[in-house]
Amino acid sequence: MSGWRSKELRSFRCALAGIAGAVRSESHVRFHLTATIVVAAAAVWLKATTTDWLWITTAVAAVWVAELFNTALERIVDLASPGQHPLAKAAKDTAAGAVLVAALYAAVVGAIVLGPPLWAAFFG
Ligand SMILES: Nc1ncnc2c1ncn2[C@@H]1O[C@H](COP(=O)(O)OP(=O)(O)OP(=O)(O)O)[C@@H](O)[C@H]1O
Repeated sequence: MSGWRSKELRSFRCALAGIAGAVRSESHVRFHLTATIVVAAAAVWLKATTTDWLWITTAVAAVWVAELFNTALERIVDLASPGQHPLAKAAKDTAAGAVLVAALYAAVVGAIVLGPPLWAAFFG
């Protein structure tokens, strides 16, 4: 394998290891993994359209990106500031706020895209 390819492969493996590590160590990330599987299963069951899938995958990706950055930031803060510090608190709370914004966006997208067909499937 050429040097370029093996370097790319190593970077890809490191990225996957980062995601796997976050899933193993963070209960919030495991909750997002479960939610992702449930939402994907519901979208398949409800025969979501291409546009529906675009909204759903955008919302799911937003939550994952925010949560993974939040996890990375928590680790950097713990490394840089093992003791209590107001700036460490502000950094962690702000990153947690980013996850909250992404999660609220995902909830709104889920309610708009999957809400009506779910309602019809159960009560229609
Ligand atoms: N070094 C610190 N200095 C001051 N406050 C901190 C510090 N570390 C954490 N905190 C406060 O405690 C809260 C919880 O921190 P913690 O590191 O347990 O993160 P978390 O959001 O509970 O994530 P997780 O449980 O996934 O590690 C932070 O949001 C912050 O308000």
